[in-house]
Amino acid sequence: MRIDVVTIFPEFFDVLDISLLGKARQSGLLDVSAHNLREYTHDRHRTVDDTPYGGGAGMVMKPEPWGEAIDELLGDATPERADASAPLVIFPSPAGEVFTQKMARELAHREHLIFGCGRYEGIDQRVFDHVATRAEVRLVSIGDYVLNGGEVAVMAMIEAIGRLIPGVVGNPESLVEESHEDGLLEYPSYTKPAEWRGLEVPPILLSGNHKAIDAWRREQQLERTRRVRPDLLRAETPEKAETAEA
Ligand SMILES: Nc1cc(-c2ccc3ccn(Cc4ccc(CN5CCCC5)cc4)c3c2)n[nH]1
Repeated sequence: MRIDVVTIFPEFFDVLDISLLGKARQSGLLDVSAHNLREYTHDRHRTVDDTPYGGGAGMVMKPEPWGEAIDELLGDATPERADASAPLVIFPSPAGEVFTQKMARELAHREHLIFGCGRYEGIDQRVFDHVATRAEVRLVSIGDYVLNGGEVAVMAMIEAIGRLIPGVVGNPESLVEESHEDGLLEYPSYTKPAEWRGLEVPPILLSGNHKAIDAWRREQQLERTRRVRPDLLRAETPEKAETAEA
């Protein structure tokens, strides 16, 4: 998968050279490049923002630099050739659809993602409207709180998507049994020692009875999800809610 990120803080993404994603990049599974939006300005001050039409606090990002940056990254992509290799352009936004594990799984199959990191009070709307005539565009929120820009959101999405790409995470098994993979929260985990500061590991986990252990873990997931995230049980698959009520 190729990932391009447009930002006024390209050095922000240097951290991707370390950790899990660092290895994936070396192995060629994941190719992440950060591009400085200011490289697409032509004035002496490399201006990327200006005051908002209609007034209001703060500054808005100018459309021209964004247009040139995304033109370069889209190359000759056109909607007519929309297939798995077609680039998807994602702009983090507080007004976007919420990023979920389901979306991460879907995006892990795409061949080319382009992320546009806004700053200030956001990007001129015409950028989204124009790019949408050339490629699929999505505004995506990582949660109901306001960040100072898109970079942290893009970092979170790259990690959530990147770890789902086959070969990136050492033990693919670990991707199946994690929170939100089955729409429920994860069960509690334990490791040695069997007793720590007077706290014991649930005996079932030491029993070796894997059928009983799986049942116990499923019940723990349902109980934790009912308690912490009842909204997940009202989600799309009725059978989940059914087992939750059982
Ligand atoms: N999940 C999530 C994503 C983000 C996010 C993503 C991109 C940008 C780019 C700039 N900002 C800061 C920022 C500050 C103020 C407003 C609200 N203003 C009110 C009137 C016009 C706008 C919006 C945006 C971002 C924030 N935050 N949270």
